[in-house]
Amino acid sequence: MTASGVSVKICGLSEAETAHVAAGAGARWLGFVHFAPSPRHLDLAAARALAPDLPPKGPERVGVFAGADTGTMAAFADILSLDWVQLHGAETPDDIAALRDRLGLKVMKAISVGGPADIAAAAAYVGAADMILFDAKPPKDSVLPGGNAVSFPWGLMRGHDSALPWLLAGGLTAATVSQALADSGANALDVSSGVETAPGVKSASKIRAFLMAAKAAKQGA
Ligand SMILES: O=C(O)c1ccccc1N[C@@H]1O[C@H](COP(=O)(O)O)[C@@H](O)[C@H]1O
Repeated sequence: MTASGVSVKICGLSEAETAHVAAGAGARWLGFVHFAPSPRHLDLAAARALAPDLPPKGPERVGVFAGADTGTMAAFADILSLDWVQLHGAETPDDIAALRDRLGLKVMKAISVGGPADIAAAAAYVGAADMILFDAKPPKDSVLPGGNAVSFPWGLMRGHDSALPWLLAGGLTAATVSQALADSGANALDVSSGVETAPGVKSASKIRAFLMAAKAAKQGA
C-alpha cells in the first residue's frame, strides 16, 4: 500500500482466499506464523498445501518464528518462497546477522515495548536486521510472544529516529488505525487479531476495512 504512504502487513494468514484479499487490497506483506502454540500456526504440511494457491509475488512473504532453528526456517522459506523472517526469540544482533547470511532473507526483529528503553534497544540491530517490529509486551499468562491483540501507548514511538525502518504492531484494528498512525508517526503497520472473527480465523471484510482505513488515514493526514 505504498502508493498511499502507509505499508501494511496482514499477518497470520493460513488460507488462500484471505491471502488473495489482502494482496488485492494492497497489503505490502503477507505473514505466515510458524509457531505451534499459536492458533495461526501453519505447519510444514499446511504450508505445502497452501503454497501453490498463494497470490503471485508483489506482496512480500514473511515467515514468523519464535525460537525456531535455522533448518526449520529454511524449510518454510523454501516451501513458501519467503522473502523475510520475523523473529520473536532472544536473538542477538550477531545471531541475526549470521542468520541473514545463512538464509539469504531479510529479517524483521520483533521488540516488545514496555517503555522507552525497549524502543532505544532497537539501535543495537542496525546493520544486522532489516526492519524492527514494535509490539506490546505479551500479557503474563499468554503463551504467544505476539498476536495477543494488546497495544502499547503509541505515543512512545513519536519522534523515534532510527536508521532502521519499523512497523507498529499490537492490537490494531480498522477503528484504531487513524489514531495509531497519528500518535506514533508510523509509516508501516502490522495486524493479525484485528482482522479476525476468532483467533486464527481471518475475515476478508476486516482485512479490506483495515487496508482502507490505513489508506484513508494517510490521505487525510
Ligand atoms: O499471531 C501470532 O499468533 C503470533 C505468534 C507468535 C509470534 C508472533 C505472532 N504474531 C505477531 O504479532 C503481531 C501483532 O498481533 P495482533 O495484531 O496484536 O494480534 C502480528 O501481526 C504478528 O506479527
